[in-house]
Amino acid sequence: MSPEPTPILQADGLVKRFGGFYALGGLTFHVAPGEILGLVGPNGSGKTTAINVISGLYAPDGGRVTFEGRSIGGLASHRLVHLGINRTFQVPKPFLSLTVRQNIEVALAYGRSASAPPSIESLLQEYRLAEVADRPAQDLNNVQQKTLDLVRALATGPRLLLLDELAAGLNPTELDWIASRIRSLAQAGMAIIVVEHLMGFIEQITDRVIVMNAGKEIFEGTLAVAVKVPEVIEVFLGGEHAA
Ligand SMILES: Nc1ncnc2c1ncn2[C@@H]1O[C@H](COP(=O)(O)OP(=O)(O)OP(=O)(O)O)[C@@H](O)[C@H]1O
Repeated sequence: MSPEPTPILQADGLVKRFGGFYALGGLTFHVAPGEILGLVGPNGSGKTTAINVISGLYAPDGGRVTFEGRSIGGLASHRLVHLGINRTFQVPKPFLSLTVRQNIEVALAYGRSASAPPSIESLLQEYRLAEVADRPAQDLNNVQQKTLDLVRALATGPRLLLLDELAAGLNPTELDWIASRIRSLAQAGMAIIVVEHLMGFIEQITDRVIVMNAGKEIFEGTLAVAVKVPEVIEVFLGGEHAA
């Protein structure tokens, strides 16, 4: 058996409070280069908060995050982008009046990551945005807006990519296509964390999942095993959702 790869990101005991409420109550997980890790769990379990803390949108109130061996907890988003971490948002946030090409140019200029960023033309072609390259972002449909959000993140040359509900609202053909793109990024060595509610999509692309409940991990392993664990079944189907 080959040894476990060294994690690129390690989160230990992450805490995030909003007033007296613990959105993250001591979350621990890691992800390695080339790995696709799924963060799953019921609504409000802290998945997006975890992404927000790792991407620098929120400073953690406790715990430790290291990226490539360096402590990064509390660093601002732009510094993390320059170190090699970038993300997409549940609701894409392009510059609506700028064209698709200009949006990517801004991201390229903002990036300055140590990794060599891809060219605009290759991104436009590979992510099916060439036809709308000179249209303002506000003209794009849902899948194009989501794709542009992904491309803007990729233009900064991340080695760790955080995807927050990228698949929401995509049809089955679009899902297959975006899944193949995400897999090829991982095959090229990128570490990817995916927050998603669509279990079929999670099953299709992830190597491993962390199941979260109330700000903590309750399971780590493959989704195929997770769905047989009573505590996991209980948090997805129990409580207020029980028949
Ligand atoms: N800025 C904030 N201020 C106050 N509470 C917040 C804030 N952000 C998140 N929360 C709360 O923290 C908890 C976790 O929210 P989070 O968005 O991380 O959950 P989630 O697992 O991503 O949920 P969903 O699947 O619905 O997106 C929720 O109870 C939410 O209301």
